[in-house]
Amino acid sequence: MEGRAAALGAGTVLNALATGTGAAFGIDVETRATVELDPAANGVDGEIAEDADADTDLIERCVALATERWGDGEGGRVRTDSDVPLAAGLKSSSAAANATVLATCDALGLAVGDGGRASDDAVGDGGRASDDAVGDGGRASDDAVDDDPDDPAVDVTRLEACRLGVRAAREAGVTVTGAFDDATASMLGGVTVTDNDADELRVREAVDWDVLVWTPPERAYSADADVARCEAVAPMADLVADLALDGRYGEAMTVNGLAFSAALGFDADPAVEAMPHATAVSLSGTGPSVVAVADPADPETDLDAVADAWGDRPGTLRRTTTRNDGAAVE
Ligand SMILES: Nc1ncnc2c1ncn2[C@@H]1O[C@H](COP(=O)(O)OP(=O)(O)OP(=O)(O)O)[C@@H](O)[C@H]1O
Ligand SMILES: O=C(O)C1=C[C@@H](O)[C@@H](O)[C@H](O)C1
Repeated sequence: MEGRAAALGAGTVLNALATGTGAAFGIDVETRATVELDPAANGVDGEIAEDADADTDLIERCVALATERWGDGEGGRVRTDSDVPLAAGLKSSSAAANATVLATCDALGLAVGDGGRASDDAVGDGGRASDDAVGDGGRASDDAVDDDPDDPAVDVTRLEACRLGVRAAREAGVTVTGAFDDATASMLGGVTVTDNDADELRVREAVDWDVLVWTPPERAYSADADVARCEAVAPMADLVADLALDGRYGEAMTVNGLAFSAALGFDADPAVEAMPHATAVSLSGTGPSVVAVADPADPETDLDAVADAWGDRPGTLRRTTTRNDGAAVE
């Protein structure tokens, strides 16, 4: 009983630590999980390929919760290998949890979602699931954006799998709000806007951007973030949420970056340097990575110029793109 899956890293549009409302977008950086289930095993053993000393509690809980929910409580082994740097603001925990839950479903022989990756058509009304599209008093329902839960060929929808990973993240103590924003961006791709207090998806929309990521050498664990300082910028977070719910993701992201860099004590210089050349730029998650994006249709944008401006800083620069297909069984 072996299963494999991959899930996306993501960048931030709105950090949810101030108000519980968050927004993120999937990028083309993956975490892969391999799960071997053994009905005779006592518990789950986890391994993280890049870091033998990293905490494996999250992925072990993901397997245990998934077999409890959809299997017979099997134990076994889980191994992740990842292009998403751990605790760098690029949603490594969400990617690891999503990949592990899907790999466990695969090992159990369950059909996930639409048999793999949803196309834009499968996730709503031509890309943007708006409140109006479902008319339920202000929230896009899961049905409007998820794989069809009534499809007899689907055993587990990706949103169900995503919510289980968020539960594991809360139990493992690696998140402040549950990070349903990051988890949905990693699982569904595109940009998502969520209510993390209720684990509700408000908007999901495809987005096509070129992406430049600067990751400094230091690490910042979300669980250690100064939540009171984030709550102090709540009025700015409300403004960012309004922009994001209006589909003005770029402006939302840049305002978010300035507010949360200040709240969390990160230098805003990289953002200021990028602004003349980028559609948007922000501190991602609880840092330390900074993500700049460029709309390829906008001739004013130039991520090479941003890379030049950031080039002398310590750490790594990565060029990538947004992804709209999300996580999948492999
Ligand atoms: N590849 C991985 N395999 C297994 N567990 C992982 C992996 N990457 C991250 N984790 C788990 O997630 C924890 C880090 O979570 P944290 O939220 O601090 O980082 P992040 O998700 O990258 O940050 P942010 O939310 O700011 O983007 C690690 O301590 C580990 O338990
Ligand atoms: O741990 C959390 O709850 C979060 C961490 C960061 O990634 C934030 O960007 C996210 O909105 C919420």
